[in-house]
Amino acid sequence: MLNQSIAIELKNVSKTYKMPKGESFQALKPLNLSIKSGECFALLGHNGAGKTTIISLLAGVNKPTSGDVFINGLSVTNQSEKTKRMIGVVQQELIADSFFNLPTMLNIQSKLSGVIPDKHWIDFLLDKLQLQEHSKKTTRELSGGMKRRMMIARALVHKPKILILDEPTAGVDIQLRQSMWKFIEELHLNGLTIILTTHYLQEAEEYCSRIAIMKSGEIVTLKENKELLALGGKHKVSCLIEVPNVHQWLDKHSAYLKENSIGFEPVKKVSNSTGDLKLSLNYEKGEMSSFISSSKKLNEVSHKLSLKISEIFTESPGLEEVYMKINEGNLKV
Ligand SMILES: Nc1ncnc2c1ncn2[C@@H]1O[C@H](COP(=O)(O)OP(=O)(O)OP(=O)(O)O)[C@@H](O)[C@H]1O
Repeated sequence: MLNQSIAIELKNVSKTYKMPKGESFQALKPLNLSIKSGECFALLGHNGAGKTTIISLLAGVNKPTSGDVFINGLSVTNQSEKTKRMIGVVQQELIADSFFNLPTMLNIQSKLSGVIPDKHWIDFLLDKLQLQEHSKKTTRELSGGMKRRMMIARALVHKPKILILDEPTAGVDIQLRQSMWKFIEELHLNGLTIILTTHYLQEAEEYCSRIAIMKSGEIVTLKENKELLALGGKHKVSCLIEVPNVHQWLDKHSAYLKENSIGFEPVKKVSNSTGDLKLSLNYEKGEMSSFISSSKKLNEVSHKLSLKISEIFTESPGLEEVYMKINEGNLKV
């Protein structure tokens, strides 16, 4: 990450929409944000948090109410023709209503984006996005998942340095989603800067190095991926045990469990659940010796208390857990 230039910069940017009846709504509170060239950056947040508003400002589709957005140092407000050529945007709405087939549409899009159509690049995009076999169809005749992939091809046709993906995989089946990400990752490794909004949090967890979480028009958390995941707590080895009366049993034994740093939690009985209580012990991720010693200790304690273990498993905090905690205000960041 040394000597990386800034690809995107928002300086004191806010956005207030004027409503039809004259009232106004502040969708984005004043915000400063820098994204480096070559980063894969995620913008997460519930519906209406303001993610698409940020994207529309980057794309020059909307104007900020205050401040300015810079793409590779150029102002989107004053030099939008140039900044538009530097970015490719995959919008959330499926826009694919032309009567042209895919190669023709991509040819036209190239010219609209100010470049000479590159047949090899267009073929490459169609191949990589598994659209070649549908190239005779007009864009109207594509399925929802095909339209999404077509929108990625369209956003990349002028070889931009920055790709903005607003929920790019909504409606795409799991197999194609994986191959789409494989291709996007390939482009990223070749230096493409990526801004992603998604409701599939695993995508952000897997591919993005920094993650921002938005709430009501504000970024409430902005951290490195690893740092954010660490907020979810430690990795645990856990077991389910059967006891005749959980609360009575805990009255008697909870002090001993605490002394041994063992977490405990009654388990809600569901039809195929075989335990009444969950016992857990932390371990350091990636350290086998720590995992073994925690598993051993859990076994020893169970043996000492004559407990019958019905199931043993590991638990890893994921981005989804951290995200939910932050949104519910249960995690101070
Ligand atoms: N053109 C507009 N006029 C008025 N209000 C708008 C307009 N566009 C968006 N909004 C409002 O701004 C807020 C932020 O919307 P935005 O589309 O940025 O959210 P989002 O985080 O992208 O949501 P989602 O996950 O549902 O796509 C919402 O309350 C929305 O209703």
